[in-house]
Amino acid sequence: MLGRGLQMTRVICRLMSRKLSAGLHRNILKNMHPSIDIWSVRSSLKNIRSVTMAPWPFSSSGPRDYSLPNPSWRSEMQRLYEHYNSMCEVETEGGEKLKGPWIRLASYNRALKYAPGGQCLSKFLQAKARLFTRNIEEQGAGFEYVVFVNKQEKTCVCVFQAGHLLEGPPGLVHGGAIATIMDSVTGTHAAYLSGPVMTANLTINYRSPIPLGSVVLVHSSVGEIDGRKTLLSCQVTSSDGSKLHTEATGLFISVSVGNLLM
Ligand SMILES: CCCCCCCCCC(=O)SCCNC(=O)CCNC(=O)[C@H](O)C(C)(C)COP(=O)(O)OP(=O)(O)OC[C@H]1O[C@@H](n2cnc3c(N)ncnc32)[C@H](O)[C@@H]1OP(=O)(O)O
Repeated sequence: MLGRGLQMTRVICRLMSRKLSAGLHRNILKNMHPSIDIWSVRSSLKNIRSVTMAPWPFSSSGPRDYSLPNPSWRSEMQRLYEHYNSMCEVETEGGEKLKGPWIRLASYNRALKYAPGGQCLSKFLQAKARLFTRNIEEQGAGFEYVVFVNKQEKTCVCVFQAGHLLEGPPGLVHGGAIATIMDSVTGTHAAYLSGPVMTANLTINYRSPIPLGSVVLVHSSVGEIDGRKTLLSCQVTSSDGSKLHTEATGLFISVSVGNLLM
């Protein structure tokens, strides 16, 4: 039993040292495999620094991608998706890559699945834990969103449709849900730029309410990257950009994978 646990530990360390995933924590491992010594996994990963991870290896193949269109999407959401998708990097039939400035980031319901090795691992390491923004199965009820990154400008935009389960004041989106999507978009952007990160600070100003069910844009751009610190600014605007709903700054600190297992 001890031998199997040790072997498993080594496999996990090997997989994770190649392709790592933010949000993996010890409960995922503990729930499924009591034979795994999580502390030895953690100490093995402690010294793996995030600098080896940039840009984040967002995989384009694998499990269900929640950022693809579904029937709950309003026409405005679909239109904006197609607008940004049309400017994304594409591969021709001949295998030639035509470079567009944008790429669409896949989105899964477990952070573990972001790493190619993690997709296989997630089948093995079953757990009830789910990514907060992707844990409502009913399409359109919660967070419907898709994130695009502009590789040239190092900016990021998210098309976000707020479902009926995100209500705060009557008919309006809950401030916590707005904070969640801003944290997720800037966190994803920071991870794309800097590898595994944790949010250290998120400062939000709510300027005008967001109607429930509406489609808005969440923009993220780089303020400064200084060592382990990635400072981003973020604005939520109406889909035509004319109205500012919310603005924020987020500070993200690069962490070793061992820290994510705390
Ligand atoms: C790909 C998957 C997609 C999913 C995206 C979802 C994104 C969601 C992201 C999250 O929500 S993460 C969860 C919420 N965040 C936390 O729970 C973080 C809790 N805090 C911590 O774990 C630690 O405080 C932290 C890792 C952020 C920093 O601790 P460390 O011990 O690694 O760093 P340290 O305290 O030594 O600080 C490093 C530098 O950052 C600075 N710093 C740290 N925290 C700060 C802060 N809050 N404000 C300003 N500066 C800060 C600090 O001053 C220092 O600057 P200098 O290097 O210049 O001295």
